[in-house]
Amino acid sequence: MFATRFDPLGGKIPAKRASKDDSDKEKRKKARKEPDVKVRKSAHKHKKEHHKKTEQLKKEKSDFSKDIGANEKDDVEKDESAKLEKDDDGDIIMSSEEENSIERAIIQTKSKAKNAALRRYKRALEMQDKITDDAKVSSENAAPETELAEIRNVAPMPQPKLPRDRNLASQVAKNKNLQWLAKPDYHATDIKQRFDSFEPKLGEKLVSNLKTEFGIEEAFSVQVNVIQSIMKAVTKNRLDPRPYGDYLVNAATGSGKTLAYLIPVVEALKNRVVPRVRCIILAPTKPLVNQVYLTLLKLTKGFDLNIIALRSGESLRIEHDRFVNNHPDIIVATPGRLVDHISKFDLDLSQLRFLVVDEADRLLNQSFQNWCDVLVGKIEAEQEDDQDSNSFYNKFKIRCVKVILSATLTTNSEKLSHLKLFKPNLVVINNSEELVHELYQLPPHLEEYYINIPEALSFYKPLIFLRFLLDQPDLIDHGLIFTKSNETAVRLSRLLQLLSSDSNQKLSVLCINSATKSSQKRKILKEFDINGGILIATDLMSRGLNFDSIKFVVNYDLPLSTKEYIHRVGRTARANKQGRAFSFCFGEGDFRWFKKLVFSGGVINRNGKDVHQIKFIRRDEITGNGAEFALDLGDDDKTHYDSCLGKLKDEVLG
Ligand SMILES: Nc1ncnc2c1ncn2[C@@H]1O[C@H](COP(=O)(O)OP(=O)(O)OP(=O)(O)O)[C@@H](O)[C@H]1O
Repeated sequence: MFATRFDPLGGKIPAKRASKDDSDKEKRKKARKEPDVKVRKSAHKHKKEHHKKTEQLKKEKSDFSKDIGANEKDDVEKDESAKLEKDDDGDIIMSSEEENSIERAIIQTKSKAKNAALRRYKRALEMQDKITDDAKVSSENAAPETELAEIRNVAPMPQPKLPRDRNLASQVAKNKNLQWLAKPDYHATDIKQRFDSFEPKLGEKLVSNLKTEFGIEEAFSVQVNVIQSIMKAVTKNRLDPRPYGDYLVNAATGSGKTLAYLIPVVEALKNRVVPRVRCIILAPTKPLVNQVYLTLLKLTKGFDLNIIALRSGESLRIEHDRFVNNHPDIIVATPGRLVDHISKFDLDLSQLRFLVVDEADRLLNQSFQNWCDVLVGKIEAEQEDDQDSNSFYNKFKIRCVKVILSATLTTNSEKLSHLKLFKPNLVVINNSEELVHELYQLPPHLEEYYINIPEALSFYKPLIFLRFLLDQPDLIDHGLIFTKSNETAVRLSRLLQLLSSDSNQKLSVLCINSATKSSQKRKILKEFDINGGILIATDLMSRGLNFDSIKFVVNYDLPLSTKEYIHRVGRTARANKQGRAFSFCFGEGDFRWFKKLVFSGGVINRNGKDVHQIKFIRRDEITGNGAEFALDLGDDDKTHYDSCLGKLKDEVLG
């Protein structure tokens, strides 16, 4: 109940706030419901204060009433008794003049009293306002507004329930537990096993294809471990529908990772009823897609499996028509092209059983239309669990297993989290069980060398490089030379041709750069593979190029990262063969960078080997101890070099 105001001249008037909005009522109701002790104490205290103030107000009110009555009465009576005479009957006797003056006096007195009353009334109103504003208490337990504000601050207003993001919740849980990254499953690099002795057994046709198409009967370490592990899970999964985990595989360049994932995929998918997309293999570049596609065609010879490569060589529509007519079981694609198809034609991925990401670190570093989120999101949406977690459908539904591979696998959990891995198994093929920040593996039969040449000679870099090659007869054949740019590659190849044209030793120089057309590239690679010579290239060729014939690699210009170093030198010593890698450092700056690249924090696992130095010396300094490269540049050499530079300049300028 609100306190009421009173009319000094009569009856009550409604309180100023009596009609204030209902929210006050609500607040008080809410406060009453609050079981908080603090609130009750405060309400009690406030009640006492309010009671005191109300009492004071009542007193004022009664004083005021008394005052009005008494003053009015006293003043009038006093004046009247002083000025009026009464008759015998007690009636007042007065003249008309007297009557008028008395009337005036009464009016004056009345107005005085009225003014005094109004002043008091005003004071009373002020007090009442104070009480109502401060307290506004109408019932026993009501809390003041300030207290309500405090309560609101500590107890948040109820919010509407947000829709639960199940993916997000499960991802948070997964990210919390990255224990698996710290516990890799290590396997030595020298493990070998015959394909026909695998457990579970591989199909006869597959083993026979490996022999006839690839000429191999024994599996490499990564194949022994990955194939058997996936095959066991697939076989078990036929009886036990519980999903098995994903795989992250870290093995050196040229260790045979391609067959390590292709063999279990083909084995698992070979018996199909209706062709549906059941495997997607992603590779970062078109040449790599081609390479995997061709390997897959050889491996599946005689199988009833349809394979398609999506690699942006033709229009999206034509490629899609081919896709529709082909009914592929396996797609090999670059991520960007696959996302193009998904967004334009909405591929059905509900039956997808394998997603393979080759060269994963490179693909995860590049967003390619946000491929990872788009693809993984689509797979999850199409293979989503039934609401009822125990439902029969959930137990026997198709689940996509992810197989992620690289020689330089990232352990960056933020990047890996985009793949939304499920119970991941980390397989590391490595001779030492040493976990480093990044998982960088070098081939076990690779030897690394560096040559530190004074910066003052950097003008003669091409000439020194040529002399270095010609100085050792086994370095003019099947060598891959990396430069930092297209321009350097083109210039160096032409300059080497000009410089060696007068030499007794003929050097065959080939060049591939980003301007080389695909058909021409294929021709050059074929020639290089068969006839040898040296091939000058950029980092474009640092990944995936697979020629067992490459005997050595030279970093003519140093790479920009350790990762690129691993992939460049990994073009040799492939498939357990021998190989050598040479890095040229011109001056202290280059040498510091080289040390950073190859020794930084023990990032690279080089199978317990060292990086050897080749000393750059003058001919008269030859000691014969250790590796040395002796060179004296005479005036003739310099003149010849200058003339070749002149010819090159003329050719360029036309
Ligand atoms: N079991 C095997 N026996 C002999 N050669 C093999 C075997 N498995 C694979 N190879 C050969 O090894 C070479 C390298 O294989 P692959 O391209 O799969 O290596 P990789 O690990 O994927 O290398 P990178 O990381 O550089 O791409 C290929 O020429 C392949 O034919």
